[in-house]
Amino acid sequence: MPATGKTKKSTKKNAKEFDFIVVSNRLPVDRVRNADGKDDWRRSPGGLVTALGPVMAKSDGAWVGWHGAPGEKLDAFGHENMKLIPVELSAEEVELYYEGFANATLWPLYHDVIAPPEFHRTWWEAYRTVNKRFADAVAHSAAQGAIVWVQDYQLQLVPKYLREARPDLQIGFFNHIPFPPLEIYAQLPWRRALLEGLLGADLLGFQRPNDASNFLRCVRRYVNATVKQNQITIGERTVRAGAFPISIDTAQISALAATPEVQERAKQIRRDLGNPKTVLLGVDRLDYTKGIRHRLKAFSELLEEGRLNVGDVTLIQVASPSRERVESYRMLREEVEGTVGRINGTFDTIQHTAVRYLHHSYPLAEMVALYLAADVMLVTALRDGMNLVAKEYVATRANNDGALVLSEFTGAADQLRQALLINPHDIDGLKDSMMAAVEISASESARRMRLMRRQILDHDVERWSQEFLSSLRSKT
Ligand SMILES: O=P(O)(O)OC[C@H]1O[C@H](O[C@H]2O[C@H](CO)[C@@H](O)[C@H](O)[C@H]2O)[C@H](O)[C@@H](O)[C@@H]1O
Ligand SMILES: O=c1ccn([C@@H]2O[C@H](COP(=O)(O)OP(=O)(O)O)[C@@H](O)[C@H]2O)c(=O)[nH]1
Repeated sequence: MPATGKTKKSTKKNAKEFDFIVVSNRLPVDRVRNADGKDDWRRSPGGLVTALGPVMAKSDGAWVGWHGAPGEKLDAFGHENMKLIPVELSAEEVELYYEGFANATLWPLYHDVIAPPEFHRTWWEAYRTVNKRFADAVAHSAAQGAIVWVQDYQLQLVPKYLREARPDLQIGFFNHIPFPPLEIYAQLPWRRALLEGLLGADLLGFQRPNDASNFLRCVRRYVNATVKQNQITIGERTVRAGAFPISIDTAQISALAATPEVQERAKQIRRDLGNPKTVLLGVDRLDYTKGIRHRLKAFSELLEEGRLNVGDVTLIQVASPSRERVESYRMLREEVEGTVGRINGTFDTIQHTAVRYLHHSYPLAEMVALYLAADVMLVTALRDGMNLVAKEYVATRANNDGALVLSEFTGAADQLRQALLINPHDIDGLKDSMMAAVEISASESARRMRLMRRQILDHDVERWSQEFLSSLRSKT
């Protein structure tokens, strides 16, 4: 999906029409105001949209979600083969539900409390109100017996509200981020209510087996239900929980990587950098979970120690804008940009830069060109549900070249076992792995890449959605 795309005002859908509905906080496109004051659409940030876009483009269903503009009410519309049903959020709800409860309470709590979570009762109230609204929008559009697939931590109460309104529906839920261990989850004042919200679903999917077992342990502790292996019995109902690691549209990425335009663009990127021997690449939303500071520290020490030299090596760091009104994200931006400034000030020459820092969000074709241009991909997240960037990089390496340095704290590390796996907190270990990646032999890189490519060619996002949905339908 391009950054902007063809959107048509479509006829209003009849109520209760759709047999398949996906519901997520975000729609795949955000409503934005152009420089000339006109309304436009832009691709929404993040991996959830990357993964579900291709699934929904091939399906006949509808996608219910927020369109990114506070206080604007919109009718259902069509966009690139998808039927989108917008849910309205007021400016206050964006602040309390999205920036507050979703991204300053749940996000840090579910990501190993890397930042301290905040607990505010007004945020929780807004979360409940907004979850009810999403559930109502789905209840209004779903056909009798329809399948509804609820996505992610922003909507954990939707399964319960939906089951109360529409017991005829089959409800699945997929959590894109980690589910925390009991000892951390226990901090949440509304821990029981959230679990009960999730248990409105028939099937709960998580990225890693560990996330599923963390969840089951929390249910055992806080809910009056019987838990046996992956099955929870609650009253008359059975709810199942399991791991369904998400993936990418491997064929789409491989096809883009094979186009002459994208390949030429990759060469151009290297030329524009002065043709360094080695290009290192990091691509992340500017989020404290992604370990950008750890990566910069390791890179800067390698330059300082003379193990790497500007002129031979450049690090491209794409840090795409994210949740910019949340305080911890503002602070992170200042810190990262200060660090990049210091590194470049110290090590740049007139001809060469140490870090090419890009605070932008690029369309997919440009992402693929960047992956092709990079000899080494750096994924150093402190905690990440999956990390699709790691899989996308592998998908572009048709020649089996390149090296992936990958944090063991990502979901992707479960599948990409032949990456150079690192603990980002261990800066010396990270530095050694970065050097190993820079110096890797062609035969060693081909051996690793071949095995990783086999994994993601076999396990693409279509297979992920089919496995989840057939498990939901089969009720076993
Ligand atoms: O919607 P935003 O607040 O702008 O955030 C963007 C998305 O970030 C998160 O993505 C996650 O989903 C990816 C695909 O499963 C996964 O690879 C990654 O590890 C997750 O962090 C978030 O979960 C989404 O809801 C957001 O839309
Ligand atoms: O400028 C950018 C930066 C990132 N992405 C995409 O955003 C997604 C990031 O997903 P990931 O799972 O790695 O992390 P998330 O942002 O969801 O936490 C990937 O598909 C990237 O290709 C993009 O399209 N343009």
